[in-house]
Amino acid sequence: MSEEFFHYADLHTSPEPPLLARLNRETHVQTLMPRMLSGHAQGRLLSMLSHMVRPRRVLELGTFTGYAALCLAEGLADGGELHTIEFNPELESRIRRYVAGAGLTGRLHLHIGRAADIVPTLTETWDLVFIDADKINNDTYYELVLPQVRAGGFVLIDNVLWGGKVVDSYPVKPSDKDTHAVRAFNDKVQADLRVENVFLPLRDGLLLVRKL
Ligand SMILES: C[S@@+](CC[C@H](N)C(=O)[O-])C[C@H]1O[C@@H](n2cnc3c(N)ncnc32)[C@H](O)[C@@H]1O
Repeated sequence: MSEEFFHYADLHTSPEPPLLARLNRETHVQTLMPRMLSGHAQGRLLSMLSHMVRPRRVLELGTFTGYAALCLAEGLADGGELHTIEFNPELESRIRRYVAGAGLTGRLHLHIGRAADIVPTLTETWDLVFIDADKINNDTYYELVLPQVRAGGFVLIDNVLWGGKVVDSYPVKPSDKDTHAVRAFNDKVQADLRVENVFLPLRDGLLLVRKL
């Protein structure tokens, strides 16, 4: 799809709340890889999905500056809580500042460390999980979280298009481990009888999975 179509989609998607617009701008000005942030249209989709599910417990792997966490928190049920895990400690103070700005301190729990170490320490049953950390480990995270997701709960996986490198016509090099991992993971979910899945070619691709 052309950039023009994406722009049109943004123009016909509800605007970002002011706090998120500020975080989006700050992320672009002050971080090295601002493209990692979910952004306007995907952020509104995450918020919309969260409002549909009304989750009591949400888990995010890969917080970055906290943009998607704040979007997902918008649909939390009364008494609902969100846990998010980020590996890079340099991001912590900004995340906490925006969580406080959103009035979510106490309901949005930030864990600094490796997702594979922290997920097993969380003894919640998840209604909604967003996997958006190091893509080479998508399958590890999926297998870690799926037993903790309630039947009928959801797992969302970001960047499943991987810049378009997942399609057969792309000449992927044997050394490109990330692309091989994303391809293998997408194929695995497609064959996974434990779930239903929908592949949305939005932005860099978002895979929606429902545990049966
Ligand atoms: C794509 S960004 C997340 C974007 C964020 N979810 C959003 O939509 O705004 C990926 C983040 O995962 C973090 N990350 C990478 N490896 C990780 C790991 N093993 N455990 C936890 N976080 C990790 C990176 O530091 C980075 O901030």
